[in-house]
Amino acid sequence: MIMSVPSLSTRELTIRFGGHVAVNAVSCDFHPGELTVIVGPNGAGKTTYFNLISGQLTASSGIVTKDGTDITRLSPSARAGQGIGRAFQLTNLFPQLTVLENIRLAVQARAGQGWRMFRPVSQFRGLTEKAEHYLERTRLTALAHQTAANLPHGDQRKLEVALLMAMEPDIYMFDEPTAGMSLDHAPDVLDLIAGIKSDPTKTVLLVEHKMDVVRALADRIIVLHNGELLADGDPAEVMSSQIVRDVYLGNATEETA
Ligand SMILES: Nc1ncnc2c1ncn2[C@@H]1O[C@H](COP(=O)(O)OP(=O)(O)OP(=O)(O)O)[C@@H](O)[C@H]1O
Repeated sequence: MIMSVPSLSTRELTIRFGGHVAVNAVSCDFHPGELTVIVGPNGAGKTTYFNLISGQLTASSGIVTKDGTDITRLSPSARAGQGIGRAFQLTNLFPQLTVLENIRLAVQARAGQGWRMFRPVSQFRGLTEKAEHYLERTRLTALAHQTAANLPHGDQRKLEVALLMAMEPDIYMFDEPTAGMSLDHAPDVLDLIAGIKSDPTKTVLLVEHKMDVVRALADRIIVLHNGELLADGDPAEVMSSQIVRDVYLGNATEETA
């Protein structure tokens, strides 16, 4: 099989907080058309690894590349401009604006027009049409004119996915996308992510604890433990491997002691 060029790579990616190495020399390639789930026990370094990729944290050493270009030292917004899109719980929303207005602003930002509210009517129409497209794709049309702050939590999470889609990133990053969500809302968000993953040009990274979500979506699983890459591969093989079982049962350190 010919592997495509990685859309995203980390090489020996490391960050230290004082004496603590939270992510330790993690090298990994991610490819378009592939959804990788990052799992590991609490404190394993999953969120820190995400922060190093999206730019909220800067590596102590090692590099991050996007389509072969070194982005290790870029700011989060510069990385977003390079096509790295990360869903943040609520922080991307303008709570006092409607669902449609929120999506239109994301479309506008993507169109390179900045976060400006007032545009000539002709441009405005095109942007609105695009925004309506993402409303439909995320099945939020009925809520278009509701204020974001008044939406139930599950619909706010769908809106975050809509905002991310409107930015048209190449790399989608989700950190526990169904956390805190009721059982009737979770499938909607998982369907949206499955829809994104079916696009062969998109690379999806997901941090997830829930095994049913992992099983439903993962093409590949990587396991972090104590900041290190412990396993990487086919979901069924990785999850049935002894080393991963040991980590999840919490005996890995006892066994090596
Ligand atoms: N800004 C920081 N300063 C100091 N230590 C930090 C910082 N951020 C993370 N850490 C430490 O790095 C380690 C990895 O944390 P991280 O949040 O990445 O783990 P995680 O795998 O996402 O865990 P969880 O599943 O609980 O969210 C932890 O020991 C954490 O305390």
